[in-house]
Amino acid sequence: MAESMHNPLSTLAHLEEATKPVDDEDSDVITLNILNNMQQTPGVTTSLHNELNTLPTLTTTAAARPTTPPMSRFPKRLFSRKPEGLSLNIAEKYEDSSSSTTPKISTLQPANDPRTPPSTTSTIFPHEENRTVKQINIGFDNIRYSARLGFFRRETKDILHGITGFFKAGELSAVVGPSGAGKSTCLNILSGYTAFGYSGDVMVNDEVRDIKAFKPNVAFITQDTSLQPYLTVKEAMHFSANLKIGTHMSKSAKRERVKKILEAIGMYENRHTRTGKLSGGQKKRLSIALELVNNPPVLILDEPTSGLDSSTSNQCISLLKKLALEGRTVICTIHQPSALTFEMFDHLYAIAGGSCIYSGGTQNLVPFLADVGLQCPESYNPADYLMEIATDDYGPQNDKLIAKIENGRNNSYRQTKAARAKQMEAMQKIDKMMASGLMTPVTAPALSTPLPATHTANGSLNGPYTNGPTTTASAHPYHYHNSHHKPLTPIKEMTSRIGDSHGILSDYNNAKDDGASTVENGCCPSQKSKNLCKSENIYATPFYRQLGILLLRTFLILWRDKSLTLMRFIIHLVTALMIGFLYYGIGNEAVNALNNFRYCFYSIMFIMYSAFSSILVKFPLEFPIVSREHFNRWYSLRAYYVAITLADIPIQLVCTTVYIVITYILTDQPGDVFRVVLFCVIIFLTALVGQSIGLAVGASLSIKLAAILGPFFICPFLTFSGFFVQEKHAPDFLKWLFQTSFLKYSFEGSVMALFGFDRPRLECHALYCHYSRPQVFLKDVDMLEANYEVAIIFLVSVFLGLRILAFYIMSFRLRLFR
Ligand SMILES: Nc1ncnc2c1ncn2[C@@H]1O[C@H](COP(=O)(O)OP(=O)(O)OP(=O)(O)O)[C@@H](O)[C@H]1O
Repeated sequence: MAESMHNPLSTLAHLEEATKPVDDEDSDVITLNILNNMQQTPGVTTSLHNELNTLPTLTTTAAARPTTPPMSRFPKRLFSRKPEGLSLNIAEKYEDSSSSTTPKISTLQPANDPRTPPSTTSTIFPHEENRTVKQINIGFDNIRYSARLGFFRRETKDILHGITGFFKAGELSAVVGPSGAGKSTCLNILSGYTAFGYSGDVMVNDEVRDIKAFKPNVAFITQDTSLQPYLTVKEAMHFSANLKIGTHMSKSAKRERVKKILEAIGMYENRHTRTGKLSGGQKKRLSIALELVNNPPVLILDEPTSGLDSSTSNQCISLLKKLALEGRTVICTIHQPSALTFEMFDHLYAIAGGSCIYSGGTQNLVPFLADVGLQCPESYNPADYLMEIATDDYGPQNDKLIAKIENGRNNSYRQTKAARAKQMEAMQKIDKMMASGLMTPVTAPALSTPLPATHTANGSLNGPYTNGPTTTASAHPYHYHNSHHKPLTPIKEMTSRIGDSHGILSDYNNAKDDGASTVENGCCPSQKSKNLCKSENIYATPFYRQLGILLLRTFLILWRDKSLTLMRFIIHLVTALMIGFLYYGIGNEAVNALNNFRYCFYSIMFIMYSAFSSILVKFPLEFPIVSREHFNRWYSLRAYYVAITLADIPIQLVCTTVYIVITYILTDQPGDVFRVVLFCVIIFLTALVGQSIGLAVGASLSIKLAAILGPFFICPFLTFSGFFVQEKHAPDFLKWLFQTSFLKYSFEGSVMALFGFDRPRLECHALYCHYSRPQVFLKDVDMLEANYEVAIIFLVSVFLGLRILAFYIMSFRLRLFR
């Protein structure tokens, strides 16, 4: 044993030897005992966590016994032989796959084990006695999806080939398959992220999905975990809570909820860390936490474990499992689940080449494969074996699997109640790793959605948690008992009284704190409906509040990331000084009229370009974040759009003012107030138009294309600005283009402000000054007929037109190209 203390693997061997199972069915129990023993052996656990992924429980014996009914493989003794330190009480009700009532899940209560710290996940729901969660089952029937191979090409690529499936509430479902199989496409359609271009039906609780009613209930966490890098974890959570919950909850309740969630996902210690500095796993957990603040009943995640090591993946899947145990529908794609994470999934949906090759419980996979003559080798992770089959490593087998599972229609391999026990063990293993410090402990945060009394469908003033029967709806695994929580009304009772039309009907212990939440998850509890209810207002906060919060967030980010703003200011200051000294004192000199003309042109060009380029990549850079937040109903695109343009205006205003004041004084332009005002107005308007073009171009292009091609969008306007070639000298067929150039109007407006409006004679210090009279100069530069008012009207129109255009381009891009 002394030797084994220094060699973890020999310790494991020693322990395995000492506890050798009578038959392989005992291996589950033995594993738990080994784990318990490991904890008493300091220094061993850290080296062994990788071993957990290949524990004997996770291997298969189907090859030896292909005809064994799936669930009979589970050791009966598992339920009677308790691992040391844990008491196991399996109380399950999980046979009926079509049932939409709250499932009762295994109850696993921690014994008084001093080695188990209270923060570990042996207790998932520390804040509530019990919960009842809105049940949203998602089905899909004969889904086909084809993508066009290019904008101008007619060819299409068939990605999904009429797949069918069903994901139940309370289950953690995995969509697996080789790369390019169509997993993300499938989830995009199920979440509503892809709204067009597919055929077939998506069902929600047995009714064809109404996307508007469904959306408020789903949180879609994309592969891309882009976060605002300059916000701290806590700030990001609070912005999310303020936008997603709004005023339906008091500030203190929101603070408490954020704290609970951060504690639950093991991020409370990192609450003051900027999100840009988080590790990959922490970012994943935070991106899940951000969507949990309003307690969505459906969580769809695209590859939550990609880029994570096995330990962090286990932790992440454990969190998802616990969220599912609360009654949520949790669906995620996963590339190559480790044996341990594989065990935690209730339902496996495998796709290969756009067709379903398996749909059922993880424990039934091996028997399923055996049924089609594919014997999973012992010591093999069944998930790996399935992937190898899917990629034709054993020859073309997929057609056989598709036929057997009827492209997802065959439900006979779904998880049965006994399989749940197996999962509890997998959970225990993860929990033990957390308890031993191998992973940051995570739990499912206990959330709340109070249902106000006024929302009962029968008009009763009594709320569902004040007068309903107090029967416990479900016995829950891992939960702490907390005596001061109100007992819950069972979901059936709830649904009969309120028409099953609520958001999550869970965790009423914060009802007082939370206030009267009516639209959390976008639901309208007063509406009678068999399915999800429709809500007119899909956002939790009104427009002006969204705008306020987004502005605050933008200014906070600008304040933290001062470099860009500072650089803009410095560039304007330095350029102003340079131009000011270059054209020093020319403003009132007749001999320098042409140089003054050039000063006008340079000024509008510089200000327009600076406004254009400073906002050009704003939207492309934020696109992944905006796409996710907008889809998950944090805010409307209108609010975001107004916020980013409003946030930039003060900076542009200050920079433009710095430029104008310095150059105007140094170049000795006329001091008449009205000329100063006219000059400033035209320059500011030019800046706003430049900003609008930047927004429109940025909304249309990717970051790379915007950065490279963006400036070229200005070129036509520049060519026909009247500076290089005057309109009167241009070929007739090109003359009309001058009328479309906003730069021509800006230029004319600025020249008019300095030379127009009957400006008196300019000073002449030479023998002869051709441009002593400003009118002569205006005639020579083809601007005698120019009209300042027309220039203003044109610029305002272009500004408004481009703003509307940019908004619609953004909206179009968010819908079609996400
Ligand atoms: N808009 C599109 N245009 C053309 N092909 C597309 C489009 N969207 C998806 N595809 C193709 O469809 C196939 C499935 O893509 P999808 O992203 O769903 O695969 P996946 O299973 O999620 O892959 P991965 O695991 O690598 O993310 C891929 O071959 C992909 O190239």
